[in-house]
Amino acid sequence: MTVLIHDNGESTPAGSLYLEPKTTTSIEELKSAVGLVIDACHGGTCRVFDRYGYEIKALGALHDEQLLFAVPPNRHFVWPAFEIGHRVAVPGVTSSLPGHPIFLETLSDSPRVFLVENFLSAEDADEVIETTLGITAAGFALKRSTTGTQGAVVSSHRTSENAFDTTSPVAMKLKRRVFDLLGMRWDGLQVLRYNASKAYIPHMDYLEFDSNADHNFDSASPGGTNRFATVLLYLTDVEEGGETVFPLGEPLEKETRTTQEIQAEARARGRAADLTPGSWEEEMTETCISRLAVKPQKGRAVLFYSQNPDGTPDERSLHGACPVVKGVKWAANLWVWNGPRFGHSATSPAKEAEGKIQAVFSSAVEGVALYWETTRWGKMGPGEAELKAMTYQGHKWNVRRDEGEEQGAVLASWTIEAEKAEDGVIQYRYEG
Ligand SMILES: O=C(O)CCC(=O)C(=O)O
Ligand SMILES: [Fe+2]
Repeated sequence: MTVLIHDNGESTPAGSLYLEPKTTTSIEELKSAVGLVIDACHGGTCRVFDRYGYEIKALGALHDEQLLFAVPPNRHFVWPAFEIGHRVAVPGVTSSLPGHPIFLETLSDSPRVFLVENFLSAEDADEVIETTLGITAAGFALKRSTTGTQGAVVSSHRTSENAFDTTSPVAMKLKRRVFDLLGMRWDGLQVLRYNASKAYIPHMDYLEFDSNADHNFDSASPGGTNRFATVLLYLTDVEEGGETVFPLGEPLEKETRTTQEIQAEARARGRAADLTPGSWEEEMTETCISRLAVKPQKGRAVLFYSQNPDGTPDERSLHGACPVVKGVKWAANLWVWNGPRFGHSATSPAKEAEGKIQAVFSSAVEGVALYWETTRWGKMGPGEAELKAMTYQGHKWNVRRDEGEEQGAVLASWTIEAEKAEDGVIQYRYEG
């Protein structure tokens, strides 16, 4: 039997494996074999998923020509885009309409954007709005939206209102469903209202690395977490405007109009009528009708990723909310993180921040690799670039043999000691 091995989130295989039923007898052997195809899975460290996001737990479930997706340790399964218009019924996630599955339809592969159909029923959408209007607690009730991580800042670049629904049964149900769709953790359900002309300037949901000293937002580093994906639920239809726009995404129908034609169409549709001339909202209207834009439709959702599968920020995930022209737009945001928002393992964020250190690793010896605990970090040797990582007091890094019979054997271990850092940087060199 032959299986095709894909890197996490990739639409084309990195290689294939022939599995001999007699010799490949355990999942561990499958994982080791995957490690031969995918560098980041060296030594069998990756989990293996099918194309629907289910982890392969038994070899009996495999079939010939099956696509397998290798997910490195500390990373999450990312839906592959395949091609624009590709539709997949998501198994195992409850939809709003019994008998009608949730469909993911690929809108763009970079940025990685999917339309989610049948995500919530009209009743669910109405209930979220009703519940939101009834929230009175300070800090949760509907009020002008803010931006930033260092305390809330009212910004002229985000003119909607929002509320947080952290407790209602319908919010819990929808959060669980998003969790099922992605298999991860979430922020609260942020409910948004955009009245006429209200909008949100194009931005990234990913938070800046240095936006808050108490948290490691570098999601590609050990223990670092940040917003990973966003599922935006549309709670109402909007007559005109209010699209979620991805300025770096290709529109589904290739744009052939000239700038003048686009501007004329914007005027004809009343797009900029209520907007201040020269404002960012007015400037945005052109992007809204010429780039990848998802029209709000009650019961639908849009899923997009803010991180690449390796945890680095995807700068192409830039998006915004187009000014509402006619009607009121209600939507709800779920920001999903790649790991806990507040702290991780047993240590508090404040404690973590104290020991936050940049480490630089190198080796005078060939044929070795650096590991964080059991996570492969990269190859080291005289001909290789230094490896850098944001790490913390007490983290353990290992040098392992990377070839030959003793592959995987630990040759040296370093435990990060904050007092050895100079200006926040520690150098480690393996001399053999
Ligand atoms: O309302 C929208 O379409 C987008 C909202 C958004 O990007 C956000 O709240 O982060
Ligand atoms: Fe956003």
